[in-house]
Amino acid sequence: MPSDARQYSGVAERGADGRWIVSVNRVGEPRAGTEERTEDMSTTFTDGRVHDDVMAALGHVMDPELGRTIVDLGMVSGVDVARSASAPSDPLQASDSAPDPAENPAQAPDPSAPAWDVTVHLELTVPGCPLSDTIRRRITAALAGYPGGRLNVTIDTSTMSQGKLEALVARLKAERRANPFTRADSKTRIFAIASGKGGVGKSSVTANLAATFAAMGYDTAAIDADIYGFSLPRLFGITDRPTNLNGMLVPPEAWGVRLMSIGVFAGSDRAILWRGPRLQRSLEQFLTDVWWGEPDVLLLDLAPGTGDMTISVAQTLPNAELVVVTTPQPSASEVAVRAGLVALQMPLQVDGVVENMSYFDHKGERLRLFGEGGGERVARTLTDELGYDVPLLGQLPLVPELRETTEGGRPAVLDENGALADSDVARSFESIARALLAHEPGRAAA
Ligand SMILES: Nc1ncnc2c1ncn2[C@@H]1O[C@H](COP(=O)(O)OP(=O)(O)OP(=O)(O)O)[C@@H](O)[C@H]1O
Repeated sequence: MPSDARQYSGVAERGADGRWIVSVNRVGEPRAGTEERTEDMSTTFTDGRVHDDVMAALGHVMDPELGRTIVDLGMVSGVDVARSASAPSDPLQASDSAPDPAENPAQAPDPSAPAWDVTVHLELTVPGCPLSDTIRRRITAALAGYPGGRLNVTIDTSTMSQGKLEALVARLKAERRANPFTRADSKTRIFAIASGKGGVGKSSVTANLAATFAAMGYDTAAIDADIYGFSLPRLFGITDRPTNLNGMLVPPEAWGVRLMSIGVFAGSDRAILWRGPRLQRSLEQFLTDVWWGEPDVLLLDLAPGTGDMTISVAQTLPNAELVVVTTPQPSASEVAVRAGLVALQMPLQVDGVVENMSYFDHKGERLRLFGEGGGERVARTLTDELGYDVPLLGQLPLVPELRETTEGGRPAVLDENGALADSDVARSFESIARALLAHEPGRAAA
């Protein structure tokens, strides 16, 4: 191996997304447009600098439940850094089969680079936190590829003291104020999924649409506002209860969607006979007693019809946008129009109509088992009555897999890895999701 093969100079900076940006030049062969630096990295990276770099990297590690960084939440109580006694500084350890650093500088093992023993003192908010493995993995990933040398990372895990936890929850509650979604600066798009009657697939559409947004990379939350006929926990395969952080509930998450439903509480199988103010209070509690962070998208699965819950939503979340689900036959589309017309009395905008079970694909032939035209009819009537364009956003096929997979705890639009499946139904949902995001909110009020 040529003796100069591993003489590189480098500049390492933390990018805005938390990843390392490393510019490396081979000494004596500067590339056009890059500055040649010959400093010895082992002296540039001191204990203090490594400590600061590690803290900066941890400042990008998100707590999976609270959606804040672990540094911001006070979960990193300290970082110890020391030169490792076992630093592999012998260049002879390098072999010819080692990757060429010039080809991939960020992953280049530099045998002359020092190693550092780094201990991250991590304090979990609750003992035995089920997500501690995820946090540990995120920490390890954030510290991988450090340009100043090899980091031997140990994560020392303990639980936050009661006093510190109380102070944290008090801080989060104060920040969250009453209803985080009505703040003028809220970036969350709220889509309330409505239908005129039961059984048209409103909950299936909500679950699959939420999973689609999450798979597209949007921070997604969902509320089962169908208090009497909740079904989202089953459709997401959620059996976990919310985490109770000193009276603040952290919703369980599945398939990238944070979900709140009466169904995630014990004793939820008992009949609920709430009406009026009590019902509205339940929605308010879902919004104010739950830590949602700041999702990009919040979906609400409304009860069928034009009942109390729709009124509650309109009062509690005046910036919600309505999506009406119908099937093609007149018996469904007529009542679906009524569900959309609540927007005449409430400050709700109707974004569009989704027609479900539109056709069954039989060997390439589209069989219209439930007739046709329902979605178009609802969209046209709502456009006429509301005085603004209410488009037909999509027509979804009748697919047995949608029932089987979704009822089995995985939204049918996802493959086993949680990515969008390569299927017509997934593509239809993606197109509906894109159309909703492209739709400008606030038009109804104009
Ligand atoms: N496109 C579809 N293809 C096949 N099955 C579907 C489709 N959409 C919904 N289903 C099935 O139809 C049934 C009713 O769907 P879902 O529960 O989503 O309707 P809903 O309108 O929310 O009803 P409710 O308000 O009464 O809960 C479920 O078994 C569901 O799996």
